[in-house]
Amino acid sequence: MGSEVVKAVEAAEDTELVAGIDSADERDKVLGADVVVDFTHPDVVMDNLRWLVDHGIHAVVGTSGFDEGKLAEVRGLLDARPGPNVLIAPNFGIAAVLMMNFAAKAAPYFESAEIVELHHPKKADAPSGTAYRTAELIGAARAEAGLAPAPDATTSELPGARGAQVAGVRVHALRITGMIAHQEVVFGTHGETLTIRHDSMNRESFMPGVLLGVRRVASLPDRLTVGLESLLGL
Ligand SMILES: NC(=O)C1=CN([C@@H]2O[C@H](COP(=O)(O)OP(=O)(O)OC[C@H]3O[C@@H](n4cnc5c(N)ncnc54)[C@H](OP(=O)(O)O)[C@@H]3O)[C@@H](O)[C@H]2O)C=CC1
Ligand SMILES: O=C(O)C1=N[C@H](C(=O)O)C[C@H](O)C1
Repeated sequence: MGSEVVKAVEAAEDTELVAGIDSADERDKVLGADVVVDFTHPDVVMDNLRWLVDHGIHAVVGTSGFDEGKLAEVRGLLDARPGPNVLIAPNFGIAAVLMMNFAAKAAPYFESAEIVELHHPKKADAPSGTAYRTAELIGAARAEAGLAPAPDATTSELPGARGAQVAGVRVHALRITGMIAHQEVVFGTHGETLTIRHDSMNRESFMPGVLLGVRRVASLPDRLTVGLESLLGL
């Protein structure tokens, strides 16, 4: 993702690349940049963010693994240092953002909802940040609609067979050679099912969303913005 961002920033007419860095590089190389884009690893992203906020640099973050606990930590960092904004997007694909939005809209109408995410086998985290966020959105929509837990008669189960539970929604993670990033949200009610599927065919697909974030992060109304939805008017 880092290499794609470098290409996209260099190709765009209104952005200029200051530096692209890997784990072995000094962070000081990015000093002077207005915005830093972080696609690294869930284990190191908080440390990078702490450094960026301390140095007053706006951050656009694609790295996955942001649960409520980590987001609260980011809010704490921002409260302690006026100035920079942080945009964290579980998925920069515009179609992926729409898929999450459509899933949240559909959720109140279905008794059952489960998520299947499919990724390349080099992915470090499971479930994906996108699946996690989709489950949270569906869970919140179900709760607001007063839905009961989805029916499930399972009494005997190999651990993991029914996936992980996020906000009461089952999430199943597949790691398949040849795939990039894909997700199906499967809804069901009596006599009808609805499947919403999103596919990222390549890593370039995330770049329009990343550039949108880079252009807008400094002027966002909140210090911390989660998701691209508000930037897309959703
Ligand atoms: N939000 C979105 O739309 C998307 C999010 N992602 C997420 O982005 C993250 C990265 O994915 P991907 O690019 O595939 O992963 P890769 O493993 O291919 O790349 C990670 C990069 O981060 C670098 N890195 C690791 N630690 C640091 C550090 N402390 N400082 C600077 N650089 C560091 C690595 O450098 P080195 O090579 O030296 O180890 C490597 O270049 C994942 O969490 C993934 O889930 C991915 C795609 C889309
Ligand atoms: O690691 C990936 O590849 C991706 N990670 C993000 C996630 O965890 O949701 C976004 C996209 O699915 C690609």
